[in-house]
Amino acid sequence: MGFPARLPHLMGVTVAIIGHGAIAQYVRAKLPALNIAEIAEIVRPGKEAPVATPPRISELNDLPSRPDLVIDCGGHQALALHGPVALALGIDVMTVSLGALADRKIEQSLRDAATKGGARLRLVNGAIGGLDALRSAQVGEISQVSYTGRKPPKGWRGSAAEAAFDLDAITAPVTHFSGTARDAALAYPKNANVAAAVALAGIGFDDTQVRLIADPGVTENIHEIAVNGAFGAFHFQIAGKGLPDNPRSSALAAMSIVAALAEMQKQIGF
Ligand SMILES: NC(=O)C1=CN([C@@H]2O[C@H](COP(=O)(O)OP(=O)(O)OC[C@H]3O[C@@H](n4cnc5c(N)ncnc54)[C@H](OP(=O)(O)O)[C@@H]3O)[C@@H](O)[C@H]2O)C=CC1
Ligand SMILES: O=C([O-])CC(=O)C(=O)O
Repeated sequence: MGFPARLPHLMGVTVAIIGHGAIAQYVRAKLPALNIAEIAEIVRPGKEAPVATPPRISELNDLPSRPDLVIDCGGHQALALHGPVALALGIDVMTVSLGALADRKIEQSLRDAATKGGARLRLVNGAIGGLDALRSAQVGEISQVSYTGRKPPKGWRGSAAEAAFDLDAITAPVTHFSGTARDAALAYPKNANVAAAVALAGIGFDDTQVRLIADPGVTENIHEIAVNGAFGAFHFQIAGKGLPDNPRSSALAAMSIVAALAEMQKQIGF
């Protein structure tokens, strides 16, 4: 595919964003302040609008020019579909859909495409913090990493929890998942990306233990990490407010994309 030539650092940074949901809209609203232009919105087939500003397209082949970055705010399926195409074209991809990497086929196809295109998949921290300490701790021996995700019942709508429990009828905390980060990420594509972030920063998808809880006693999305190892021990907890348009997703997840964009802009070459 050939793109019209551009002079990126004279013209400002350009991105294409996958999705039009709660996270994508938050990120979009912050682009002007960062002097970043969105050259296309990537939507599902059937929702294209080629003359909109920016144009809405469903295939990267229809990009009007080459963006500096594709930002995935669309979820696992969107990353699996568009991520390898962008990377193979040499375009970096920033994603919040970390749980998609629990699927070995998706992970491999992203790796292969990144190698082919010489591009990079950039994982944002998402709705959690403390990952810097976990990455450092991982250099020594780690004996245990556990992650607990606790949300009000409405935060689990549209997830596997809804199929197993009547979320409206819960009067006490219900643990609806207990197992590995890999199984959590695969079973809860919209709710266990934090489990994946913890796994990737620490001891991996198969050794990180996860509990997911619907709790009528909380109003925020509470994420806890507990780690023990050669370094000592740490416990991290965050109570994140949900985005107004989607209580499942914490505002911090969207903020982490904006923070990563600001960080990239500080670096030479973006
Ligand atoms: N790392 C983290 O901490 C977190 C990660 N996430 C991840 O971010 C994702 C987005 O969250 P959020 O914005 O709140 O979700 P929303 O449901 O509000 O929005 C999702 C958007 O993605 C679009 N979309 C889905 N699939 C595709 C596709 N194949 N091609 C193009 N667009 C697509 C949807 O379009 P349509 O309306 O047409 O379906 C919708 O606009 C979540 O699914 C989750 O995987 C979320 C929270 C935290
Ligand atoms: O936004 C959150 O609180 C966490 C979330 O949905 C996820 O881990 O996928």
